[in-house]
Order: sequence, then C-alpha cells, then structure tokens
Amino acid sequence: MNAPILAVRGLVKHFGGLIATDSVDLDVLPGQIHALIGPNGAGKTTLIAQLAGELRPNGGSIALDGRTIDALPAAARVARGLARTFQITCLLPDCSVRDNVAIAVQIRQGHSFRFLRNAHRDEGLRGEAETRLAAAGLAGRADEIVANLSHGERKQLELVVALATRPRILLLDEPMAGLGHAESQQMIKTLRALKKDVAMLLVEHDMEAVFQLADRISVLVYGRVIASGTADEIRRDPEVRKAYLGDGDEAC
Ligand SMILES: Nc1ncnc2c1ncn2[C@@H]1O[C@H](COP(=O)(O)OP(=O)(O)OP(=O)(O)O)[C@@H](O)[C@H]1O
Repeated sequence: MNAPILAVRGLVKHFGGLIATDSVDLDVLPGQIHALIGPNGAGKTTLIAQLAGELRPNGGSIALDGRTIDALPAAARVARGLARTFQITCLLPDCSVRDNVAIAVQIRQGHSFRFLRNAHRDEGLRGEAETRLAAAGLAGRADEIVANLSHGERKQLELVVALATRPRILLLDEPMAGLGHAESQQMIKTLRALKKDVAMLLVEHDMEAVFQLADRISVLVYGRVIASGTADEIRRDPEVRKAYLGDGDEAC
C-alpha cells in the first residue's frame, strides 16, 4: 500500500464540554479521493479546520508526507502542499478572475503581499492564470470581476485558485453546495480528472457525488469515525445505515 499523503492520528477537539473531534484516525492515500460524510454537526468542518491549521486541536497529530505539521500555521501548510477550498475569504471580489488566479500563483512563488498589485502586468503570471482558467472552462470569464460571477463559476474559480498553489492534497468543504445538476456533473468531472495528481479529502452532503467520486469513505457521527471503507462497504455497513444513511442510501 502507498504511504498516506495525509495521516491523522488520535485527533481530539473540545468546545467546552462538547467533543467535536473524538480520537479521529484518518489516512488519505495518493491518487485517491477520500470522502468524509456524516450528519449536520458531526464535526466535518471542525476536522477540516484543524487539518488546515485554522483551529488548534486539543490532542493527536497530523502528518503530511510522513512529517508532522502540528506546529505549522496555515500558510506554512499551504507551502508544504496542503490547500483547502470553498472558504468565504478565498476570492477577492473586486479583482478580475485572472488576477485572483495570478495572485495565488504569486503566493506560491513566495512573493509578499506588497508586490501582489503588479500581478496583472506580469506576462508569465497572466499566461499560467489563463492556462488554468481555460482548463476549468473559465477562459471567457478572465476579465470579469469576481463579484459578477455566478455561484457555480465561483465554485470553479475557488478550485482553480487552490490548484494554483500546486497542492499535493486538497481539502474540499462541500464543493457541490448550491450547484445545479449540470454544474455538479461538471465539478465531478473536474475532480475526477484531478485526482491522479492531487489527493483529496472531500466533505460533501451530496451522496450521489460522494458515491460517484470517492475511493474511500469515512463516516463521522458525533465527532467519531464510526466506519471507513470503500463505497460498497459503507453502503452495506449496518451501523452506518442506522446512524446516517437510513434504509434507502439517502443523505440525512
Ligand atoms: N467555534 C465553535 N464553538 C463551539 N462549538 C462549535 C464551534 N464550531 C463548531 N461547534 C460545534 O461542534 C460540532 C461540530 O460542528 P461542525 O460545524 O464541525 O459540524 P459539521 O459536520 O461540519 O456540520 P455541517 O454538516 O452542518 O456543516 C457542532 O455541535 C457545532 O455546534
């Protein structure tokens, strides 16, 4: 078996008396999409925030490519190849689509914010930004201001921006949320094409998308992983059916 890109061991997070993350173990392997599912309030977003370095765990450890990242702040984790998408702060609404991507490329290259305003004048940055936008079907929107994009276009752009940091693993927090059927299918196609290069931890309520995409699924209930396995194993697991999927494989 390949060594995991991301290995989580015994992670614990308390909010006062509430255990939001209860001794979680999780491995994400190279070339795989690992879905994290569970009912509302199960602790999925809290777990992602700890992996990204935005929230400090009360215990346990997180390793990226075999090296612990527990002491690293969020920006240093990005530099090591861990990126997350679909954060509200992800995009600059008053900048063009192209500049949002060019700025992410500049950050990857280690530029400080002082120099970011020249992003739109740099040919190399523009070229990489345009190639990435074309791959996501957004070439025609490069000059548009982000505030004018549709919800689906923003979701696609957030993915392009995260990819511009050249991550080895992406943490995706509900990429299908608010997308129509055609947009969801486009997102599924995009994520499937990406996974050979970028492993993913996918938090998603859309079970159709999860079962189409995931190589492995872990089920979180009250902060605890109650099952982990392939889509078929998870579908058949009696504890999962009782706690989450119900009798008809439907999401809660
Ligand atoms: N900052 C916080 N302070 C106190 N409690 C919190 C905080 N953040 C989350 N919680 C609680 O921790 C638990 C897990 O919340 P979390 O948002 O991680 O769940 P989730 O699985 O992502 O839910 P959803 O699917 O609805 O997004 C919930 O009971 C929530 O109320």
